Amino acid sequence: MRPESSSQTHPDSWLLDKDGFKQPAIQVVDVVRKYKVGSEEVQALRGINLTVPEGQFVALMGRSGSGKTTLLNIIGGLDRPTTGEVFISGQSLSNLSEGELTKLRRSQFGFVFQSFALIPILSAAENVELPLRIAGKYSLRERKQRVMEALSLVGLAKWAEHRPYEMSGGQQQRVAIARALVTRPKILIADEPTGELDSKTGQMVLNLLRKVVDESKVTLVMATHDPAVEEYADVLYRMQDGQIIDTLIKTM
Ligand SMILES: Nc1ncnc2c1ncn2[C@@H]1O[C@H](COP(=O)(O)OP(=O)(O)OP(=O)(O)O)[C@@H](O)[C@H]1O
Repeated sequence: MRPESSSQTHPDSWLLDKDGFKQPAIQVVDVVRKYKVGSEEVQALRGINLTVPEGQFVALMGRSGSGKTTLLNIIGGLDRPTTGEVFISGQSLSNLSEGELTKLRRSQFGFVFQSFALIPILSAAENVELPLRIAGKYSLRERKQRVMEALSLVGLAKWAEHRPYEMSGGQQQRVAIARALVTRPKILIADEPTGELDSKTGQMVLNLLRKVVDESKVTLVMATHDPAVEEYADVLYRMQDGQIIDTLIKTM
């Protein structure tokens, strides 16, 4: 299945909004990813198809090794499929050069990882500011404004000058979420964002991500082992051995 033009009818009626068909934020078509390990071949993804409308919270669940991270990396343009295609807002990633892919990644994606990946010698505000500095197109005033906006969104405006080691795990992950959102991406990719948090703090982070999706209309794709996500996600895909074996759609 390919993304259709807006004049065509989409077969999946749950993808329609009140104005009719909308280009999905993400479309994954027949994606296969094989890795060569010595003389052996590992098939990490065996023909994945999924469509994610804008502004949805999608969770990929499944055992370790089921292919969640591989799929996230391919959706986020960090890796390329062996065969198959990924479309972001209707644009195929396979036609893009490495440079174009990097540009698209920086402008349209935000990434959140299990390990927070904050720079310890930088304050919360400086960590959040980093993607704006890398983009190189924002004035100092705009950077400061966006950083405070992102930190306020995650409830940490008062912690702007603190270093990561002065913060709890949950607070550090919230800083990482602010950093991922500061460029106002269309798509947020989160790989096990609650994996290093206790269950109560994990739920706070899930709650925050739900709020972010509802308020900023970002599309969120998250890989997780955390069963608590069922309460927060719109769509759950269960993965096993590189395939989607079950889809649960919770909202229309
Ligand atoms: N770079 C790589 N080289 C070789 N094999 C890989 C590579 N990356 C992933 N794999 C293999 O692909 C399969 C899927 O791995 P992947 O990391 O996507 O699973 P996962 O569901 O995210 O697991 P986890 O929950 O442990 O992160 C596994 O068998 C893994 O060993």
